[in-house]
Amino acid sequence: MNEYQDITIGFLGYGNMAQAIAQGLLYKEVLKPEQIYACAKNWDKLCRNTQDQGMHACRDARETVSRSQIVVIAVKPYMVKEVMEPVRDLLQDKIILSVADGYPFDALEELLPGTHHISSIPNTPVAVGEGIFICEEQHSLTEDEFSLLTGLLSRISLVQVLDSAHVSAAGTISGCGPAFASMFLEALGDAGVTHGLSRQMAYALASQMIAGTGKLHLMSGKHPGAMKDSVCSPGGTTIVGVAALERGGLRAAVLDAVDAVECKKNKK
Ligand SMILES: NC(=O)C1=CN([C@@H]2O[C@H](COP(=O)(O)OP(=O)(O)OC[C@H]3O[C@@H](n4cnc5c(N)ncnc54)[C@H](O)[C@@H]3O)[C@@H](O)[C@H]2O)C=CC1
Ligand SMILES: O=C(O)[C@@H]1CCC=N1
Repeated sequence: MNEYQDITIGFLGYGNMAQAIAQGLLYKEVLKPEQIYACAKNWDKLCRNTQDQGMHACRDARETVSRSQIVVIAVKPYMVKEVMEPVRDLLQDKIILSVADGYPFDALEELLPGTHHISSIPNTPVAVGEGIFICEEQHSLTEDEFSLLTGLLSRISLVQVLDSAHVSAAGTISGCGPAFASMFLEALGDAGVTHGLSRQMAYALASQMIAGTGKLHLMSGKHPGAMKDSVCSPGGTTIVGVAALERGGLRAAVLDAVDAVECKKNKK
């Protein structure tokens, strides 16, 4: 028996992040399409993104909330207030999961006092069951609601519960990280093409390399520096590339990227 067979989940906003979560839940066979509801701004696009796969398109947020036990706030942060205020009276028995970056417990509590909510930052690899959900430790779910929700999310992601002070930085590394990693992937693709590989082949090799390197670290616990060293033979070829990346400022660029994101978040 599937422990989630009676659950319904509703997405308020059905863009990149909501679709990634829904895709992951379907791909991992955690939910069936008919357990998933969504609303969005563009009706035709919403229908294409939901109904073709058997999910339910809802006309508005009120319909979505009414039909769902778990309500996912998946609009842009500046839209959260506008979307949530009209459904406040429907939220009493719901499990509310916010994925809006920069909408921590305190902000949501002010907007939806007395409701059962938790703030999180997911990332797009949830679509293939390899994501991360950074969840804020401070929440207002009951113990049972928390364990139901985190159990569900853990089927498509690593669920990392963190104190409020560390959610932002963790969310930047895991939530923004796929954009940064994709740039590295794209650059390796360009490099492969420069040297005569087909783009498809270069991307396939680079992707598997990135996934495998991540897994190697996760499984061995080896220091990244030691992992790098184990590829660089003295007087060999890799070290020449490593030196070029150092001259190009790769590490400084990564540090600056995370600083830039955190700086922008703190200005809000
Ligand atoms: N894309 C990502 O990798 C991540 C996104 N997030 C968060 O997820 C949230 C959504 O981001 P994305 O999916 O990337 O944005 P998106 O722009 O792809 O999707 C936003 C969705 O909101 C809908 N929407 C706009 N106004 C609406 C309204 N009045 N009622 C109902 N739906 C409405 C749009 O139609 C669209 O489906 C944001 O708060 C973001 O901070 C968090 C972590 C990662
Ligand atoms: O760029 C954004 O606003 C969202 C938040 C985390 C990842 N993407």
